[in-house]
Amino acid sequence: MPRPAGVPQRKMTYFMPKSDNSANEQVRVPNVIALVGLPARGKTYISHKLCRYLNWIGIKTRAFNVGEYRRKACNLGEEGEFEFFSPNNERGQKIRDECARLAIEDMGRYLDNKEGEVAILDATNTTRDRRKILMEYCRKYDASTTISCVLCRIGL
Ligand SMILES: Nc1ncnc2c1ncn2[C@@H]1O[C@H](COP(=O)(O)OP(=O)(O)O)[C@@H](O)[C@H]1O
Ligand SMILES: O=P(O)(O)OC[C@H]1O[C@@](CO)(OP(=O)(O)O)[C@@H](O)[C@@H]1O
Repeated sequence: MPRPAGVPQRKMTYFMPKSDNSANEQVRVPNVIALVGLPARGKTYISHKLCRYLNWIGIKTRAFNVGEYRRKACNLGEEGEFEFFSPNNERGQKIRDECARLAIEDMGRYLDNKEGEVAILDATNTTRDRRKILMEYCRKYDASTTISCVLCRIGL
């Protein structure tokens, strides 16, 4: 189907480690973009914008918001918002890690099944441990997966 005028063309290549024409590639797929930032810094806002833009130029993209998994798993009204997010709260930490694991696994399946080309992981991802787990998962899914971390601004 012809593209509407003004829609940028893209050249996309499934990443091959020995490829020597990578200079022409716009996007290497599968590709994971992990957002990093404290709550309310605009991660979800950026992930929606990015998702919409990438889909518009023809790159199948989906955002995976860990907060959505967390909202299904527990009620902050009952847990207590401050207490839940305290790094000293073992139960809260366990639920958050489990939600992140579920989101990362869904993301991996989405890329593995070639449902999409780019996945955006929208979570705080503020700890080194979390980012290490994410990197390990990405390597497991496909060694060519790349991670781009966006540091969100401290003040809006
Ligand atoms: N660039 C921006 N300009 C104006 N408002 C913004 C911008 N980025 C985020 N916001 C607003 O700030 C609030 C928090 O953003 P959100 O994306 O939900 O943060 P996070 O995902 O980091 O928790 C939302 O109400 C959102 O609409
Ligand atoms: O587990 P981490 O990485 O902290 O990220 C998930 C958390 O981020 C939050 C807050 O930023 O997501 P959301 O913005 O979608 O509400 C929490 O709701 C959610 O539990």
